[in-house]
Amino acid sequence: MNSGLQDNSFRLIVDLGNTRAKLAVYEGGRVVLLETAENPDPEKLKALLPEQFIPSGAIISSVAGDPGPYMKALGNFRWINLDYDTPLPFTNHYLSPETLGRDRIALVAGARHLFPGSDLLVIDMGTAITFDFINGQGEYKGGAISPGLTTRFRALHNFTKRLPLLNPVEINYLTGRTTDESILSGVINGIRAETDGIIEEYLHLYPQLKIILSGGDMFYFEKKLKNNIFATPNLVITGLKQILDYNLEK
Ligand SMILES: Nc1ncnc2c1ncn2[C@@H]1O[C@H](COP(=O)(O)OP(=O)(O)O)[C@@H](O)[C@H]1O
Ligand SMILES: CC(C)(COP(=O)(O)O)[C@@H](O)C(=O)NCCC(=O)O
Repeated sequence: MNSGLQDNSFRLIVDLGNTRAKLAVYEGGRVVLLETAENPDPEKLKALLPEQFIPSGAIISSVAGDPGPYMKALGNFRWINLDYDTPLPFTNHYLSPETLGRDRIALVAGARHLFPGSDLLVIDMGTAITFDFINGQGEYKGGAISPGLTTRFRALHNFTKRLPLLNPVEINYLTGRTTDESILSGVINGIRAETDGIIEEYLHLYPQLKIILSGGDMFYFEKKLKNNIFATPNLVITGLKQILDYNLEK
């Protein structure tokens, strides 16, 4: 990558999630750099960018801390700090738009870019699991928020006296024969059954629905769900790029 000069084709995308930050550089329509870091401070995030890099546009979305210090550390670029009043390539019917997660806004923009004109259910498996529905007319309606995989393991450990803290692993059993297996079955099969169940209910209402799965924990579930899904791990990044382009081209 040309790192020393301003080049109009480079755009910077930053997603601050509750567990991980993701930083991407696009050259035209292509991702040329993608980095992730667990809860980085602004300087650690800046270290992931090439020296003297100046993109022609940049966007940041945070559902964690204040994005201000991150924008300042990364550089004095032409920033969009994604907020509830940022112009979007879809209409937002959420009844509390001010509190809607910025990552959910991006997920919906990304999904609509991939499948324009379709009814869409977006499932993001991160710290929380979010379900987001947008219809084929581009009207975002809302969805659901549920505890994520790691959050469930932590909750069982933190709110009981005897349950150990487990890490996720792939399992292929229903009946746990030990404490560890019982926790793994409850959490992993529980998320699978919950996700299948929610998908079935949406499919009943919207038979042409397309289902898109994303997020750091999608790999545990992408091959286990009953229905056909489109899996893409970094849909927030895709959506932020769409929102950035939409605003720069206006
Ligand atoms: N290198 C990693 N560091 C931390 N979590 C990871 C990593 N790889 C996968 N994960 C999983 O991804 C989840 C976080 O997913 P992500 O979509 O990044 O969430 P968020 O957007 O909430 O930060 C974690 O709960 C963890 O299970
Ligand atoms: C639901 C979330 C915590 C998901 O965050 P994530 O798991 O991606 O880090 C985030 O989108 C959020 O803080 N939402 C605010 C509430 C809402 O969307 O209505």
